[in-house]
Amino acid sequence: MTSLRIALYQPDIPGNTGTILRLAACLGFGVDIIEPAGFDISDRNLKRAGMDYLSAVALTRHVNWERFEAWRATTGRRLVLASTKAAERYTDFAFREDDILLFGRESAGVPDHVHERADGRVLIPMIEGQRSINLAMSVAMISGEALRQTTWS
Ligand SMILES: C[S@@+](CC[C@H](N)C(=O)[O-])C[C@H]1O[C@@H](n2cnc3c(N)ncnc32)[C@H](O)[C@@H]1O
Repeated sequence: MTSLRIALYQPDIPGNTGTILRLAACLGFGVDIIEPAGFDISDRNLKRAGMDYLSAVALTRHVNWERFEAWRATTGRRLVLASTKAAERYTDFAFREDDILLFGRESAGVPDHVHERADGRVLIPMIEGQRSINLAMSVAMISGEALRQTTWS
């Protein structure tokens, strides 16, 4: 079990969120969804991707960014943003067991004010000219590294 959490900023695509929730159920992450999302939590594509794993996820929905930040302040947890604009490779970053790993929306990432609030910003290096990695894939890569460093080591 881990205390790491995955936070999704206003996700757009229900199948991605369902896939991430299944990953969280299997690996033991708590999940924060920062709303508004581009779909309803009862969306059938989310359910198709998450299957019966959904009932096993410790999911917290926050009505907006401000409420998420107010909640986070009570926990003292760091926010680590995954971003194509970050400079530090995720494999070089020293994760902590209680970090919250934040991922941007599929269509637009996160706004500048959210980028600035992060305590750390990490990049999955890509081949020059490529734009971004699928949200669920980037969650798998970065959360896997954070687990390896903090929980599986
Ligand atoms: C499909 S991408 C968003 C693309 C968006 N147009 C942008 O420029 O941010 C969705 C999210 O996946 C994560 N992501 C995708 N590729 C990444 C990369 N190479 N490094 C770090 N995070 C990445 C980020 O959190 C991003 O906000």
